[in-house]
Amino acid sequence: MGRRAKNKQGAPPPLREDTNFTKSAKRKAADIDDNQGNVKRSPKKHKSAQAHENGLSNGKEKKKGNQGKENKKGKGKGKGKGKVGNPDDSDDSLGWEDVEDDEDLQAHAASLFNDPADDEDMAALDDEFVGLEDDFDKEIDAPEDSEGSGGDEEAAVDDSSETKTKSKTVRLKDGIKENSVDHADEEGDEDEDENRERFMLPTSEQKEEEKKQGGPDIQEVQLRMQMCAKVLGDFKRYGDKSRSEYVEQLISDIASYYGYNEFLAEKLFHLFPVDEAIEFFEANEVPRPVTIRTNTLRARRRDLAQALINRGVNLEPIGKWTNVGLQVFESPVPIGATPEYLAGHYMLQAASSFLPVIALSPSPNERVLDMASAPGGKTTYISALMQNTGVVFANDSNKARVKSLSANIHRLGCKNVVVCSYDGREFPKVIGGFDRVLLDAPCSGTGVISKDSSVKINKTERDFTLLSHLQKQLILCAIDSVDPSSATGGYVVYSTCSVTVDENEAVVDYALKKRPNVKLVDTGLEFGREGYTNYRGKTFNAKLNLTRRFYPHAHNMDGFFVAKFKVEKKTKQSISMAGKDTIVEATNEEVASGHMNFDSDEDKNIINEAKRKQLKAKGYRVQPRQPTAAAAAPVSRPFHLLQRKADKQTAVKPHAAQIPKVNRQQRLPTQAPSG
Ligand SMILES: C[S@@+](CC[C@H](N)C(=O)[O-])C[C@H]1O[C@@H](n2cnc3c(N)ncnc32)[C@H](O)[C@@H]1O
Repeated sequence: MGRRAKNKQGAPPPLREDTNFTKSAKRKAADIDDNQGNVKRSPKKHKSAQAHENGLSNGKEKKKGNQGKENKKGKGKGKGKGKVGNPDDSDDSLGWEDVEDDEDLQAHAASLFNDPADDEDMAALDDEFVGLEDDFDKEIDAPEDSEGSGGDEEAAVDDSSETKTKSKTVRLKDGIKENSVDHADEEGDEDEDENRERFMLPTSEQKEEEKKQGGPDIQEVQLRMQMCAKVLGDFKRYGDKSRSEYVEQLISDIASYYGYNEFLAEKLFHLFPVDEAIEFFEANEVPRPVTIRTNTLRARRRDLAQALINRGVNLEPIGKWTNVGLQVFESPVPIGATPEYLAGHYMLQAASSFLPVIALSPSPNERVLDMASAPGGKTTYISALMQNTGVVFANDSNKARVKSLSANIHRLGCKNVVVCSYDGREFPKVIGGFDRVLLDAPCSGTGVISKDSSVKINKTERDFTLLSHLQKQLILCAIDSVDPSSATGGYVVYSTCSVTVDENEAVVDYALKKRPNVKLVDTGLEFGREGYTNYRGKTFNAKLNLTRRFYPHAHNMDGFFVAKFKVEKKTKQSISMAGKDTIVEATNEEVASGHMNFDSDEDKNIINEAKRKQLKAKGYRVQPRQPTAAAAAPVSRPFHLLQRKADKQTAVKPHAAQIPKVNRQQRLPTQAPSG
């Protein structure tokens, strides 16, 4: 094997569209309470305890793959010690561990797929692979290895054996014949039919039994998932129960297999067609490529690449869509502590995190607001694109995170940045009139599960309600902070590292409704999928197709969403459609309880009220308020306050035609009658 290939870490798939992750036979376990009283399995425990339970050795577990077949051609990188740290971007830092030593790297490299360009090496690797495959077979019934389960190296080997896992046979239970799981498609229809005929959804008694035994057998679950997916893929032909029963079973199995709570598994499952959903869940088990962004304030990409190559770093440009990104395959030195890093020549930054800034496209000498900016991956990129001119207000409400933001700004030599720490909802009161605003909103992180797997079990429905509400408030403030008369800009970019519709399309759609003076424009991003215009019975603004979605399984980058708005001057029409004071602010109690209403009836009243106020302010005569259901409802307010409110409401410019004629005798006495 050539030296380069030997030292080269399994290259992650190139950052291009439509990278196919095929389903792998990965097993998960470890008991985790999913907050709903159910016990789920997580990958860690599975690798030790579950393997033991099933009489499988760690060796076998180690060799289980979790990436697509493509990885054999030099793709894929395990969560191994040969990973590079990301001290810059704590959001993006999880899973970016430092390379510890050469030995680890070599062990790691030996276990991974090597340079596809080198045929000789590939052939040698294939041989090695066959050997591993034999070992795998032997280890199936071997006793559990006492060490090393769940370690980083284990994960590294994980990836290397992907192709092997793909071709493994899985022993099906209860006398069903051995079936090559991943080659099922290649076998004749007859075989498939035979298996499908025998596939039965578990009865409720069987499910009860499974629960009693601490969850279903993992191979059973795996098989069931495949079968459910196939039945759902051609339901007319294979379905013999209702579609929803198969869907329900599949979601439940996905949740236990990949270690999600059922609520989140279902939420994510519905984003995709069945087969693709499984690819998505599978891709969340695989770390994304390690990428860095050249800080053009301090270095040129070519010089930086050369300097790092001289240190033994194996890297390549990410792709044509970025001229500052580099993908790091392997590094003998911690990539977060090289002299170049310390001198601010680059930022460790996930590729997806470049996208909102590319969409924002700031120009020199502009005024830009980065509303939720810590730890500064995007701020420092904005600053660099502005060539240290103009001004970037880098805001974040979290004071602790502002420290790392400041540190990054200093290290990268950004001199045009003002750091501040306000709740984003205080803008534009704090300061407004920006040429561009980036709102990289706080979100659930469902796009970065491969970095933070805690998301799998710690997100509940209430979290999504609260987040979506906060995002809606922030986006209106972001829009209102833009100067619509900006000569060079007038744009807002909204992004999240989440893939849920509540946090993306629903937020953008809300902003379009509330601010008729903004419209969606092309993000300028060369790839990514169109945002939803319809989703599960909800219809969004047709222009939502201009927004972009990015997925781990499709683009080999973190799940991300990007929308770009152009803010235009308010016209009379837009003012009358929605006044500035139509922001629906949740009370603290509402936020705390999670019961916030964004129902359109309520919004309609607020909009009507705003219209009235605006017309009145312009001296127009306005019709008296129509009593609404809300107004008619009893209010538990002290009488004197009600009185005052009523006074206020009727304190309009008197106009003869509006003042009802009141018979003096009908008026209540203001003083007790004397005598
Ligand atoms: C997705 S992270 C931002 C990452 C950052 N843009 C970057 O590229 O490094 C979201 C940030 O929003 C901040 N945040 C949460 N609520 C906020 C609020 N109400 N106002 C401003 N910032 C907020 C969090 O502290 C967090 O740093």
